[in-house]
Amino acid sequence: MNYQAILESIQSDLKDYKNTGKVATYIPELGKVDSSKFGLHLNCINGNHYHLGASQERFSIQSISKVLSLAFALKLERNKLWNRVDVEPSGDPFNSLVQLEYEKGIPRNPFINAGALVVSDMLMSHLKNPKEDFLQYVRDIAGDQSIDYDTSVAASEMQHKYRNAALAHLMKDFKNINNDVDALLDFYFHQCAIAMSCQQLAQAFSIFLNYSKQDQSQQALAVPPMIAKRINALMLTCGFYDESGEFAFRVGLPGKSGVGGGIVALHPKHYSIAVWSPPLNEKGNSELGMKVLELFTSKTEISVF
Ligand SMILES: NC(=O)CC[C@H](N)C(=O)O
Repeated sequence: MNYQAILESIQSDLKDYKNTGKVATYIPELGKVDSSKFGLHLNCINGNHYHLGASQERFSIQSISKVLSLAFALKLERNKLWNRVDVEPSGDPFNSLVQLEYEKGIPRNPFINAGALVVSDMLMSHLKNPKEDFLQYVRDIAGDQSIDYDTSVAASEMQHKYRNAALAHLMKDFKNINNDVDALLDFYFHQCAIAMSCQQLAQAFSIFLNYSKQDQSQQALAVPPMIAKRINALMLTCGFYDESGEFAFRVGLPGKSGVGGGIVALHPKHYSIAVWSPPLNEKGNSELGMKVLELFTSKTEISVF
């Protein structure tokens, strides 16, 4: 497959694309990003890499971090994790409070904010230095020790923490949060504020490719097949909040978005792909990012379906 030619044809198809999305401003620091930025990196299991645009420029990964915190927490908590977080699509926005009250503080899935807060709470209970240890995990799976938190984004989110604080306090009342709420929010906002490029994200997500021929250093970090199956299933059904059905319908790959405008998707045993374009649609997913991935699976005629 001539991936580079396909990527270039997508770029030329979208040259005059009228983006109706808007850059997230509810975290003021994110609003400073240049809305015209675009990057893409495709990482194939045969070792080939392809890229477009600003594929090496770092941006705020935001909710994409929820997949990495889940993978890390599953290593420590194993199946007990599922007693405190469910595995159903929510059909609601990522920061919604409504289901939590009548479902007694058990979040629908680990990829909405409530679920990620519970996963973060578990990590805090296991780790001596949660922020340092989580960052180290991300650096290791991305194979890049220069990855870091953007502390101005984390501080900006802490200043506007009210909705996430409400989620955490409500779950604390239901006894599904064990640690101090402010310390938990600080940890969660830092995870969201990790800055990574498309290249680093595509590499990090190769741990979910469920691929047995990795070299030894990768094998130690790769997620075991049964866990990769579950995490990929959750990405497919819950990775795009109340637009997960639409993403599966148009793109047909497991994936995860973030309000920084990034999307990572993967085809188990084949490739991982990361794309970045900051303007978001009304569901909080990168408008152009979804379009690019839709064209990619349409032109290659390969998806998990
Ligand atoms: N969808 C997202 O990327 C949301 C993450 C963001 N940090 C929040 O909690 O609101």
